[in-house]
Amino acid sequence: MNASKQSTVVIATRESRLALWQAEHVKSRLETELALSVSLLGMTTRGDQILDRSLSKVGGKGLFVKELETALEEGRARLAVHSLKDVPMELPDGFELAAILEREDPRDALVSNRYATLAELPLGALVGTSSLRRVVQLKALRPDLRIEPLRGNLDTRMRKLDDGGYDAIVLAAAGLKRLGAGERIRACFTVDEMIPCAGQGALGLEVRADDLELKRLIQSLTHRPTWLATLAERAVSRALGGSCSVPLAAHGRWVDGALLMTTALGHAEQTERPLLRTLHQEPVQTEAQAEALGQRAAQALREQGAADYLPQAC
Ligand SMILES: NCc1[nH]cc(CCC(=O)O)c1CC(=O)O
Repeated sequence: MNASKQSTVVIATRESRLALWQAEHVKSRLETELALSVSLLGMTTRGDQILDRSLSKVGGKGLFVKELETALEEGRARLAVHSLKDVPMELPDGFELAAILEREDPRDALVSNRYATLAELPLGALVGTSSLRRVVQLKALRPDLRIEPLRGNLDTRMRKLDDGGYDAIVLAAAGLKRLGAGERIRACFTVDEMIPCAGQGALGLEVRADDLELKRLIQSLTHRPTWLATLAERAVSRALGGSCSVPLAAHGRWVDGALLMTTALGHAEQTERPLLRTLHQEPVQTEAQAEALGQRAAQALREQGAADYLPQAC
């Protein structure tokens, strides 16, 4: 046994029920598959504190990871567990995603106390979601819907639905299932009706880039098909300067050994503008091929006029 197996590996985690479930899940895999000793360090991030404004307006995905990275930097923890979709496309210098676990259900789910499907929602029904990606795709499916912001962790969002504030809300199926709330799902959108965001349903394990020992230990947890698919998805977002203020969907799935990539890009302000869509299918075996596939999708979006859809800075 080497030194790191004898010392305890500390996982820094947010304290929402979902984050704690994910951290516990990784803890038990590290214990059973790698015989590591693991403990959790719970922390509150800026993203957890700011609940009254849309994330796209207050700084985006980085809000949920910065405090965890500080804990890694200061040596208070060695590992941070993230929903991959909340991880910014570019990590700050000195940090790396050292493992990507097998993706669970990547779909978005409709949750409602009154209606079983999107089609059942009456004309002009009120749907809650703060995700621009979900807003633009909902509008494409049902232009009549009224869509209102809905923030907070999954429990908070379901409580706001139960309090009668909405006819239905849209949440990630993976999150609901992890919380043991899978029975609240009335219907899942297919990944073609509502294309998921890059990384949805997958977990990413972040470490300090110089922690070679832990990187080597945990790399065996990576599920290669998920790793390649999410690499391609994140490449689309990166190529377009992706952030929370861009309603971009990018999803890769494996079909007969080839990676089938679909994307959709909506306009952040003018939601009546048509969605731009791409579909590419290619045999992918290497990281470089996965990234190239993502870049090809981004290029195809640009050729359809993506520049007019993106915020001015991009
Ligand atoms: N943005 C918040 C968030 N981050 C990860 C999940 C769910 C789990 C996942 O998609 O991996 C959710 C909830 C949601 O989007 O409804």
